[in-house]
Amino acid sequence: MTESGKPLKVAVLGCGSVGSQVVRLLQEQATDLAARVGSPVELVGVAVRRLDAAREVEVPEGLLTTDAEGLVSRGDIDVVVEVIGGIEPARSLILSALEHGASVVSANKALLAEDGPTLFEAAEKAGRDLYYEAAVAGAIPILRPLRESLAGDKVTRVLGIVNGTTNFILDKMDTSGAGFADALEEAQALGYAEADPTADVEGFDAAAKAAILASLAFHTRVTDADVYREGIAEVSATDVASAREMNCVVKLLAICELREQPDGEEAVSVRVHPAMIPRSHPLASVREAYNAVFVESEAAGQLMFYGPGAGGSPTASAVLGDLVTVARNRRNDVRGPGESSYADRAVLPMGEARTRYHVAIDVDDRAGVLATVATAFAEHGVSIRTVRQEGRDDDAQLVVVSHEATDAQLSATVAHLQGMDSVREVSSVMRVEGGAE
Ligand SMILES: NC(=O)C1=CN([C@@H]2O[C@H](COP(=O)(O)OP(=O)(O)OC[C@H]3O[C@@H](n4cnc5c(N)ncnc54)[C@H](OP(=O)(O)O)[C@@H]3O)[C@@H](O)[C@H]2O)C=CC1
Ligand SMILES: N[C@@H](CC=O)C(=O)O
Repeated sequence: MTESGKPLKVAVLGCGSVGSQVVRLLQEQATDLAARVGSPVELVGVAVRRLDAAREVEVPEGLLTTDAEGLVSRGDIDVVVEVIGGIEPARSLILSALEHGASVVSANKALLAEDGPTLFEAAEKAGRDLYYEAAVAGAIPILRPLRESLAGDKVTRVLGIVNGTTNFILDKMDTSGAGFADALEEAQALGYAEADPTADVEGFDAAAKAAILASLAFHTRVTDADVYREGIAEVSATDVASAREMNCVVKLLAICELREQPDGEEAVSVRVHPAMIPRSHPLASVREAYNAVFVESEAAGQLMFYGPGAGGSPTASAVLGDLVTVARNRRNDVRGPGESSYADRAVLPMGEARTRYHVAIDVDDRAGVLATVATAFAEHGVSIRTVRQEGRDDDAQLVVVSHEATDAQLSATVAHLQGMDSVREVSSVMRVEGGAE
């Protein structure tokens, strides 16, 4: 416990985009932080890889070190802020920090999604806090509302735009008609997308965040390996135009659902993929690189959390919020609520996920083809909501929008269609989320 007035010692691991802003805020807000915590917050070390790298903040003389392990194992640190990223050495450093008596604040979604339980168990054993608000949706307070504000409610669904890079690209495709490659190039030129955009574009970043959201929302353990994932690289300008025709917009969504099973047990479904949503849905208005998370719960109804999901300063805001909470807990000799995984729910395979589908089928333009296509849908139990023909002769295309069906039913339908003589190609399949059935 930190006695009133005794400085609270903080070590920061990493001084890149986020770490530099954490260090800056610790210095600039020192007086206010001390008042809020009840004792001065003293930065005692900043671990980095390269001592001579240019920094966006001036780190006080003598605080920079390349010996991160030495810093976290000093034994007198109250809070370690981990903003290095990746799995190792971040995991070992967090475990060491906890073992040596520090509480930990981290922004590391990759680590929390891959191996959160190891960290939670270590925090529990050490009797210390582990907070990670910045790991999902940057500055947006979403983990604390799920963990604390909604702790008396039953969350049934979380729908999130949790990756700014892909939202920027899809927004650009929607507003300018650009193809994926051109929109990605613009995102890179503006600094939204990294030189290697794989983690964002292929949905890995969003899948990690979905795992964290689902774990907290449904009081169970979900790791990134449990999350079905599709990125946006295959989304074409034609898909975006088709969405527009339906008064929809394409978004990369993280979808976490609580589903009652036939045996009465509740299981969870967690997936990340591009989907059409109606322009009237609150998530449709999330533009550029912004993030938003739409939560549905039994008592509260629908809630929307919106804001900047990335960037050094916004992310540092969430880190500092956790830091103040953890610091107050230490002063008062209490722990935060920690992990809540009592429900231990099964994670459903993607084949059992239920949604609606927009399917574009290139067909022969002759009498009877519509009937055979409709029969293929019917044979696999997929009910058709609307169907229309686009183009004529060699350009003929049937665009089917289904009612809700499982992914397995839809996959079987597509395989069936692909084997039909009158079908040249199933040119696009896109899920449809949000709005009424
Ligand atoms: N950037 C963002 O917008 C957001 C980031 N996050 C998360 O925040 C974390 C940090 O991200 P970000 O700041 O962008 O990352 P950066 O790559 O900008 O910074 C990483 C920092 O860690 C240091 N570092 C790397 N390896 C080691 C090591 N072995 N020992 C000590 N220091 C090391 C680097 O040192 P050096 O500078 O010497 O190379 C650098 O200062 C990640 O987990 C990320 O997922 C979460 C939300 C948004
Ligand atoms: N790469 C992420 C930022 C960090 O979470 C994004 O594009 O949203």
